[in-house]
Amino acid sequence: MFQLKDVKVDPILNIKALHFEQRRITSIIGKSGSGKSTLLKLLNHLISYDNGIIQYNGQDISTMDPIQLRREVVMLSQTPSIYDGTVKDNLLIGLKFSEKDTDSIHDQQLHDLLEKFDLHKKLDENADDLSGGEKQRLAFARIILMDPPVYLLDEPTSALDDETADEVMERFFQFIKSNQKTVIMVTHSLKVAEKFSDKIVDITNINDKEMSVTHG
Ligand SMILES: Nc1ncnc2c1ncn2[C@@H]1O[C@H](COP(=O)(O)OP(=O)(O)OP(=O)(O)O)[C@@H](O)[C@H]1O
Repeated sequence: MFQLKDVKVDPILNIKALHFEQRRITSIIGKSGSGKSTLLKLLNHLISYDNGIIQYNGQDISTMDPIQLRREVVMLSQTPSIYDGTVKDNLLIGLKFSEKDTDSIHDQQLHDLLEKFDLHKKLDENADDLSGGEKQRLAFARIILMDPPVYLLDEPTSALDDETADEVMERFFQFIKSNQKTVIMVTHSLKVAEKFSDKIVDITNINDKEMSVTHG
């Protein structure tokens, strides 16, 4: 899925070789400031690199249209973007960015999705009035609706208490597993990494060293 070779972002990252496999859940762990978010941002070309090559399904990402890449490789950041408008607007906006049809999406489907994330909010409610944790769950619902093949998650439950975080992750990963998606997730929590991922990558071990990450 993703192959990195001799990728440098001076002075943060220097990755000799790294491989993320398709339809697997990989967690990236490591100390604060070690470059985890930088690595995620490289994968959907939100930032550029000084050296090396990153391939997505065999194609050099620097030759791909970044917008097209980001439609397939969807990032959920620590502080999800909430746009002016209603809860419904915020659910549908990801599809609109991807130029996907929203006419066939019924309100009931949106309601069900909100319920899945324990968000008992009306579709016409102002999204900005939601709490930080509710916004994070709204963003999860939004990216599920987008249905891309790959998700990049950067500390996606940082605004949630432990119990809610666990429920949200359970629901999200149920969807991931039954739909055979690829996930690359940055987390501070080794517990979360161990519970949900097929593979854990410690960034300290891949930075400056040669290490090919494969799944057994
Ligand atoms: N746009 C930028 N310009 C300059 N330095 C940056 C930029 N973005 C990140 N950095 C620096 O790069 C280093 C790695 O940052 P990054 O956010 O990738 O780390 P992280 O491992 O995700 O950290 P945390 O766990 O604290 O979120 C940090 O020292 C940070 O200050």
